[in-house]
Amino acid sequence: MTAAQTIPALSRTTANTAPPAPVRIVHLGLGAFHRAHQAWYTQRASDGNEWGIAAFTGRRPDAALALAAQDGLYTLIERGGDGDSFELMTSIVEAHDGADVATLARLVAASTTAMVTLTITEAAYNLAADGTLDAGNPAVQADIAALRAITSSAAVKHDGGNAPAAATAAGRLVQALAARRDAGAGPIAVVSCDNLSNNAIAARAAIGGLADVVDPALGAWIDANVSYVGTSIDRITPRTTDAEIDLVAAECGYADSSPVVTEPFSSWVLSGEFPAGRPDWASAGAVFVDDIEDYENRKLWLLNGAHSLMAYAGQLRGHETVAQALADPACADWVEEFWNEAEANLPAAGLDIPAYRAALRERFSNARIAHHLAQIAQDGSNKLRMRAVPVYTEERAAGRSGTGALRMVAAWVAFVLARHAAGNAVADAAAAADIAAALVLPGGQQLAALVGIVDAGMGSDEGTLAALTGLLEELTSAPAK
Ligand SMILES: NC(=O)c1ccc[n+]([C@@H]2O[C@H](COP(=O)([O-])OP(=O)(O)OC[C@H]3O[C@@H](n4cnc5c(N)ncnc54)[C@H](O)[C@@H]3O)[C@@H](O)[C@H]2O)c1
Ligand SMILES: O=P(O)(O)OC[C@@H](O)[C@@H](O)[C@H](O)[C@H](O)CO
Repeated sequence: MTAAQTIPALSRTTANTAPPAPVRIVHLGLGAFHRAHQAWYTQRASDGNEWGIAAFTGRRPDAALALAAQDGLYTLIERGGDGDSFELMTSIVEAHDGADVATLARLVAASTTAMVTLTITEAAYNLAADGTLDAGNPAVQADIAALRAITSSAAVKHDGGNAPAAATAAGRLVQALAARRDAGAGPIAVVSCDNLSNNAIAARAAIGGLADVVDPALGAWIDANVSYVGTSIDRITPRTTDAEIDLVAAECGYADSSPVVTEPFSSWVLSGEFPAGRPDWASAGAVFVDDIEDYENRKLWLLNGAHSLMAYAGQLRGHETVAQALADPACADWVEEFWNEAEANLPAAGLDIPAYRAALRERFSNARIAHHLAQIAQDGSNKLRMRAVPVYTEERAAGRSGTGALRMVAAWVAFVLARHAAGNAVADAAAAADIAAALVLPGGQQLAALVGIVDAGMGSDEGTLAALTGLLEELTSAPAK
């Protein structure tokens, strides 16, 4: 019998917590990151006890069922280089299956709900390479049809939730925002906390863009009543393993099915209006700015770009985690090479890039955080478009080679080819079909087709393809350390 079977199950009763805060935040994407970041800032805010979060999963009910069984409570494990600390988290007060669109609509339609936050992954925005809604995506097309039926029929709209519902995150939110409009509950903020460049604009394209296609009047209401808030969000939060469940049982003396492990570092920069109010997140360390672009690029290029580079180059060289990859001098050199290029295209004033780079070296080297390269490698086509392409484009425009950024693309191509050669598919929700189509082309055409998925311009530029061919040879011939 394990310790977890002999100790009390976590709940608001066994933990003897204060009464849950009223729901004023609705969250989509009940994953590890939301629980380590936005829920943590909300709990720490000076008025956090007034702001409860109702969180919805995206694709499966499992995480919601597990969390609901313990009244939304879970343990946040802060894992530093020297040890762990444990905090009982109480700010999530309801956990729901994302498919329960009737409950989502009821909560979003409540005038007491001030915002919807999102951590649904980059691919879930269903955007085309030009940043607009990918209306050709079958899931988007199915939602357009479902939403047209729902929004045009009062009988369907008010049937108590038995009607067919939208299935994508944006579709569900459009359905819920229609309910808010009908309830006269007024303006609301939508806060994207996903790693996308210009995530406020991306959220507008996904949600407003879908509503415009479904019903222009609803699109106009959403445009006038939804404030899209942009964010730069940062806290390295890998997937939880059974080891953390056992650790919490041993250290905290209760059985928690849903702990989250994260690093001590945390940062949240936000820009935009909250027409129905927000917690005092500044009191918990969040920063509000007028212009977020430079902060976003610093984080997306330096942190996430280095992560993607290590995810592909590191796995090709036999590494499993970020800390292992960074300990490999070849990978570390490639990261520095990319960082030099990224830094050259960020403003020198105000961002303190040398200190940011030094902090990243330390954070990445925290071997007690097992951040798996395979997790970071998912959905690469989308991520490289935001992490490698802008730096490469700026470097070329400045008359330089952009080799560091190009190496990231080369490593992705080499990784895709290596997976294919071994008979394994590549996890890439947005581009699975395009990657499969590229891989059946004759050898001479594969490179251009694969690179074209990331960026059409790069995939049709002879100079870029020639440089990539050289980098591919280097990557696949460099001895692993
Ligand atoms: N983990 C981190 O360190 C970190 C840090 C900063 C930002 N983020 C952002 O948060 C996102 C989520 O990270 P996480 O660690 O919580 O991942 P996770 O896998 O723990 O959770 C992802 C959540 O998104 C939902 N989801 C996945 N695909 C979806 C889809 N197609 N439609 C709707 N919902 C979908 C899942 O159901 C789950 O609720 C990342 O993709 C990234 O954009 C993560
Ligand atoms: O979460 P993704 O998939 O966008 O990217 C993987 C990691 O780079 C990312 O999760 C970082 O750990 C995070 O952005 C740190 O704040």
